Amino acid sequence: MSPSNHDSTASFGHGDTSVSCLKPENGFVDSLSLVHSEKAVEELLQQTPVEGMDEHLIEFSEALRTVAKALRRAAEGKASAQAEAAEWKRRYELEKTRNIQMERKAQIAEQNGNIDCGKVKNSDKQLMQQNELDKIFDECCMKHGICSHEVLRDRGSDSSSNVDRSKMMRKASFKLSWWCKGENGDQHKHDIVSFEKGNITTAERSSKQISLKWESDPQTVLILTKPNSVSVRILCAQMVRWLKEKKKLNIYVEPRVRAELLTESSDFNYVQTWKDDQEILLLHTKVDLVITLGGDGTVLWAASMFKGPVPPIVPFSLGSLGFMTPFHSEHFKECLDSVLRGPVSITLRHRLLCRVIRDAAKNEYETEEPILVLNEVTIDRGISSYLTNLECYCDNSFVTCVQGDGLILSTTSGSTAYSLAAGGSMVHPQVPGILFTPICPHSLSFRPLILPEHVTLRIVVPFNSRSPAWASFDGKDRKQLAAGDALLCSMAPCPVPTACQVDSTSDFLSSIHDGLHWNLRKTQSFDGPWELQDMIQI
Ligand SMILES: NC(=O)c1ccc[n+]([C@@H]2O[C@H](COP(=O)([O-])OP(=O)(O)OC[C@H]3O[C@@H](n4cnc5c(N)ncnc54)[C@H](O)[C@@H]3O)[C@@H](O)[C@H]2O)c1
Ligand SMILES: Nc1ncnc2c1ncn2[C@@H]1O[C@H](COP(=O)(O)OP(=O)(O)OP(=O)(O)O)[C@@H](O)[C@H]1O
Repeated sequence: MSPSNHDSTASFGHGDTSVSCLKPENGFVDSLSLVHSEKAVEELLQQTPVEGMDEHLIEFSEALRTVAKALRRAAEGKASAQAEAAEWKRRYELEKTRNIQMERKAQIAEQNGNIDCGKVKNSDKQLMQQNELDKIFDECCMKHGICSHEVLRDRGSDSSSNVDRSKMMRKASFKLSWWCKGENGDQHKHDIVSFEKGNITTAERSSKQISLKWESDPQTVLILTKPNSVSVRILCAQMVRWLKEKKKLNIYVEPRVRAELLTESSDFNYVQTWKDDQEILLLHTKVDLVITLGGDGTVLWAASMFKGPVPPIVPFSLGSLGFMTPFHSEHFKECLDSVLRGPVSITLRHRLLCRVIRDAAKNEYETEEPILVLNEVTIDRGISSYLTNLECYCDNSFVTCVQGDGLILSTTSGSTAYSLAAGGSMVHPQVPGILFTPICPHSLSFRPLILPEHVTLRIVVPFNSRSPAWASFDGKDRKQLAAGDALLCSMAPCPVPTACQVDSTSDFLSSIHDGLHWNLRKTQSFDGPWELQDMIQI
């Protein structure tokens, strides 16, 4: 997204593009009643015999159509400007945080000289002032580029917990490094193209294997489990006991799971949980590692709990397919031992940020909460038997009009899910891109697309659509999209790090071989017909 692009679209935000300002008493109507009037006029036109048709009526109908088109363009412009504004706000916040960190770095250098991360480990943390610790960890982040440091006070108020409340809990820090063919790189290189002396060459491979190395020991794990499964329940109890007794970790589970564990034994009262959604929003600041026990759906569930940064997830397979669940539950102790020790290979799974923009919204503040998806957002015809009619734009360029059962906008992680069933390609999850896959298009030439990660897609239900469309997010939360409504979709800033059994590529290939039996065919036998020249050589 270039600044010039921003300038041009942001101007929509200053101009009053609101549909609702056009009042009926001023000779205008709002967009919805306008569509209705247009439909009414069309119906009237169809009912009226051609010879008796009033020319004024036709002119009036044409005028209405023109106004409807203009209104739609204005609504689309508004949606696009809102998306741009959100993106610039995000950048501004990032910049602000960076500046604050720089200031703190300067202050600490002045006050304490050069403090190293190692000193934090060895110092007496209880004596250290909290703000001083904050500064040191910020300093550490600045030094190492990509690492996760957060100093926490345990603000939990769960009276049933045995954890010493006065003890300060510190989120474990880790460092990510990129390596390719055994070669280690400390920083993620953003420049993938070099144009030295006028020659364009690829300087860095963009998709390298990512390795996570703990800089301090993980202290807190969150275990998320598939509901209503006896085997999952038994495994969860075993795992909780082992993590507490052998690894001395703090353990969080969902309220449902805590109740289940306590029914089994009151010994489990050290297990912590949360009371409301507000506490869920703070989980990422407390949890070092997330463990999922279930299938791919449980990984989707885990990702959906984190609206911002996501701690590394270790997914254990207790489902039927398991594309994103490479760890086997029988060996959970060895697996967790190795992950807690590190280093561990990571797949950074991209998510899509989806925003529904209602045509009926009276102003730009009236937007709905954005939704993050790890697999895909689907826009389909719901229970309607009519074709969906969806106008699709990519960064303001018209892409196409989907006429069929619907459209899937998928991440590369989701490429092996619904998108695959709709004819989309399978894509390595580390490839940054957005899959654009139609569902049962009523056109022979409509092939799926893969678009680059930096684009913003806008899917609009046009005013002439015969029925509303329905959006669903990772197969959940269905939302109706009425005529004039739009769905904006772009790559989200916070990816989902999942631990690998071997590495990103081996795990992906294993999952398509074992899960889908991809290209499984009996090998042709040696005996049988031969090419003539081969026969002569023999
Ligand atoms: N026709 C279809 O293939 C179809 C239809 C609806 C939903 N889905 C998928 O189901 C997902 C929701 O999963 P759920 O477990 O909550 O619902 P679910 O219980 O209905 O399971 C759907 C199936 O999709 C598999 N799956 C999920 N994510 C996957 C991925 N990234 N790669 C390969 N397979 C994957 C699951 O393992 C499961 O077998 C949606 O995001 C969508 O991708 C697929
Ligand atoms: N902790 C949870 N709380 C509520 N719902 C959950 C939770 N974990 C998983 N689910 C939901 O339960 C459903 C089934 O989960 P999951 O896909 O993990 O199991 P599965 O269907 O047995 O696995 P598979 O699809 O591989 O056969 C999914 O729709 C998922 O969203």
